[in-house]
Amino acid sequence: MSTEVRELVIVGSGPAGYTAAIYAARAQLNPVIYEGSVTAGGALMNTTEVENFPGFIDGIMGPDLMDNMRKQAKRFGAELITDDVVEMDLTGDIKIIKDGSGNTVQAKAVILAMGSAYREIGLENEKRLSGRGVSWCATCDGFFFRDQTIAVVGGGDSAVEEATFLTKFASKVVLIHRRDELRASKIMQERAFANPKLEMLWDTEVIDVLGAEKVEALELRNTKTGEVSKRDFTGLFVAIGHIPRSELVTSSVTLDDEGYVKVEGRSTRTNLSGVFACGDLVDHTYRQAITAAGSGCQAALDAEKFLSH
Ligand SMILES: Cc1cc2nc3c(=O)[nH]c(=O)nc-3n(C[C@H](O)[C@H](O)[C@H](O)COP(=O)(O)OP(=O)(O)OC[C@H]3O[C@@H](n4cnc5c(N)ncnc54)[C@H](O)[C@@H]3O)c2cc1C
Repeated sequence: MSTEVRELVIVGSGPAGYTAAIYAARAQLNPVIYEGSVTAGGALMNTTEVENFPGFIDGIMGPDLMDNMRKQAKRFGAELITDDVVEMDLTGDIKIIKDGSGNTVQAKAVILAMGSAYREIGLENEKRLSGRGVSWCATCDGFFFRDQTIAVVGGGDSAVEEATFLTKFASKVVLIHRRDELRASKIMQERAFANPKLEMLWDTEVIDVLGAEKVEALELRNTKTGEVSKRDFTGLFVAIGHIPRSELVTSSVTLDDEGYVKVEGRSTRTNLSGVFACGDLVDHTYRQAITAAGSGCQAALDAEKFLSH
């Protein structure tokens, strides 16, 4: 077991964490970044091509983009630890961070960049066909479904918003909802129902995703009658919400009703002095690699300012 005192610890290794590490390392803060033991590199490690990250004319594979960010952080001297943070005491002037190997790091400032997880339906084939027709991000992947018939699962504002957005590309979008009314706001529903490319499938749940190499069809069940049917689709967008990974800080950092970390105004400052938060852990709205990276930069600049006083 070792104990060290550092200027800055960053928890999380997606675009937000690595960008914070690049900026902090270049500012001579000698940051330690905990990458996590399972998915170092964050959400983009599970993707294929990223076409919308600026600077890559022909796109870049998600894992390659993250590997570049990782190497860039290392190049400027960030210390990378491929382990999970399992406990944090963030309330005092010196923050105490414990990892899964039993080591403790003490730091004057901490940047939280643990991201959020997309809520899954929970089907085996949903996972298997992820990136091969199953997606959780319309903004990211809608472009790949031009002139296709696709399904969106969900009933809240974001499901309706994603379904409406996808009609720009797809020839038909079927919004599948397990009840007979939507939770989405009235105005959004009115807009959606007026869209000729959008069809509602009420009282229906997806019970399987069919296809050997890519999505070919969905197995559906009527939630009222129990009747099972099959319908052809080449894409499935799952829009049933996100789970911010804020469980380690619930008792100390102020969270909103959905568990996202609250920050002050346009800064990355949390309610605790010396604790900053960025990326999808904070972001309800945009959830993109570039916005996560942007807020990672802000967090490093906010931390640098805090540490220089
Ligand atoms: C399938 C898919 C496709 C996408 N495609 C695109 C796209 O084309 N373009 C785009 O701009 N965006 C895309 N996105 C969205 C983008 O990936 C996210 O917005 C972005 O990764 C968020 O970055 P982040 O750094 O906030 O969090 P994340 O990328 O989620 O990274 C958080 C990291 O923190 C780690 N972590 C969590 N808890 C701990 C802990 N206790 N200790 C240590 N580490 C921890 C996690 O393991 C993870 O590695 C896609 C997302 C998905 C899921």
